[in-house]
Amino acid sequence: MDAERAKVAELEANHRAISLELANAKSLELDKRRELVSASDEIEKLRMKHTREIMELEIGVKSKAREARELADELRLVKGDLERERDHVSNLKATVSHQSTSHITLNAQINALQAQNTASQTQLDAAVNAISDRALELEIAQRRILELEQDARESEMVRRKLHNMIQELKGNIRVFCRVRPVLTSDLSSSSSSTGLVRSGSSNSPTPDDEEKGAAADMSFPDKRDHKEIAISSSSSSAMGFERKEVYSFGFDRVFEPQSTQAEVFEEISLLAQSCVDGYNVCIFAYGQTGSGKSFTMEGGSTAATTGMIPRAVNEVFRAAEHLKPKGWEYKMDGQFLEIYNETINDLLGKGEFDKKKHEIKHDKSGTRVTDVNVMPLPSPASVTSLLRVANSRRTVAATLMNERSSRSHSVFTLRISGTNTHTGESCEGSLNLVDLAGSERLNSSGAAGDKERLKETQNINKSLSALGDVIAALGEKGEKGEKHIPYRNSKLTYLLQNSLSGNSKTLMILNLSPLAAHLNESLCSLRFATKVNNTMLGTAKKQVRGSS
Ligand SMILES: Nc1ncnc2c1ncn2[C@@H]1O[C@H](COP(=O)(O)OP(=O)(O)OP(=O)(O)O)[C@@H](O)[C@H]1O
Repeated sequence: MDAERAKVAELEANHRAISLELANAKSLELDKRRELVSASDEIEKLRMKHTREIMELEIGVKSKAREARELADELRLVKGDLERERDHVSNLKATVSHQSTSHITLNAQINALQAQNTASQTQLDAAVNAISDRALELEIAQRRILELEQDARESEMVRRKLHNMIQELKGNIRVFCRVRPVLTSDLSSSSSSTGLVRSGSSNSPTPDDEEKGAAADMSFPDKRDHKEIAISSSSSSAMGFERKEVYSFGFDRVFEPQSTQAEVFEEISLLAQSCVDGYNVCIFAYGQTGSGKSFTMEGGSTAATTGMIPRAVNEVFRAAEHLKPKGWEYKMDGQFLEIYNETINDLLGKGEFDKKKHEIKHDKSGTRVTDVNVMPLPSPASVTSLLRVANSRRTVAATLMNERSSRSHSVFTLRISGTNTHTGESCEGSLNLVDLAGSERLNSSGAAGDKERLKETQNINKSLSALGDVIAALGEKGEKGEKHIPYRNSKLTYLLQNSLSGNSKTLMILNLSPLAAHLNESLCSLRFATKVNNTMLGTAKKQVRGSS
């Protein structure tokens, strides 16, 4: 039993061992199962990862394939470029070889040119030396010319001053004659356009002369002193013979048609200057309508055509400026009047027409016209504006009354009073610049039907003959002593009384038309001017007062 017990015990022990082993085996199996599950999870994960990697690889392969295609395309382009570059390079090589040939040729040419250049440089150096020698000679010659010109100017000044002195001693009224050029407008207007009535004298214009714009036969024989004018006129006698007559006239100066305003002014600049020294100066422009009076006195708008009024005024200002260092101080003022039908019209007034009645007064301080505008003139520019005002008023009047300006006298007066701050002296001068009404012989009978025209004609005739009478009487006075001077016979002579007396300097510029159609008028004007020229006026006197 024991054995059985032992056997049972042993069996039980075996059973326990086996149960233990079984429990262990079960736990082991459980572990293995777990390991199996986790291994299969792991496998699943690996499979998925693998799948993903395969996909990525496929994408990579595709992208590489695209890159490979792009690279192939690029390669193709590069090959094309390369081909072109090769062509280009081969062209360049050809060009380079051509250029190097040219280069060699050019080098040869350069060498030849350099040789030539060296030769030219040598010649140039010689020429430069010669030029600098010539320049030196030229400079010396120019300096000499300047000196001679200066001498000539000074001599000319001396000549003019002497001439002036002779004139003053002779006391003669001076007369210049100026012939205007033939204008293109003359060619288109007929000779009768001026409305002139000619006398039936032997020197009447021939039918040919009556051609539009035909020039008169005028000549200027005195080529040295320019003091003579000759006019030839031909006419047919009753027997049918051609008769040619030559009329010669001499004046202080004759200006030919091509003379410039500057040349005319050169001759009167000393006269203008003398106002500053206290002289009364009177310059008239006389001549028929259209003969160039306004052109001479007022001139055109360009510097070259500027007339005597602006030039004279500038000269007066210049002379006054020149005397400043000697202590002279000047005050200037100006007036511009028009005398139409023996009535004074203030060209510096206001309104369309001057309705005021003006009177001329003479007293110790000089000539005054009542109720007219006297403008202070501090500078030449102020004279320009004065002339502009006067001209615009004349233009208005001309528009309102056809050609009125030709039938009125215009009188510009510049009054100059100076005092010397060093010496206390004072002086009063005046410059009268007069553009006279057209001097053509107007036919009173022709104007008889037109009252206004008849009155104008009579007034122009009256004032121009009054001017002639005053000058003639002044001449007789010079010869015989005391004599009545008929200043009061016209407004013009009365206004200019102080500037027309023997004490003043008077210049008449006779303007002539160059046209054959105006020959008769020109001869009349020349005869009138000759009478004036032969008149002896007294010696001009300065109006200077010492310090009181
Ligand atoms: N020296 C000259 N050079 C060029 N043109 C001139 C000259 N003189 C006059 N003329 C011209 O001739 C024409 C007539 O001249 P202007 O008007 O001066 O004559 P006028 O005698 O004053 O006439 P009016 O009595 O009608 O005023 C104008 O066209 C003017 O420009």
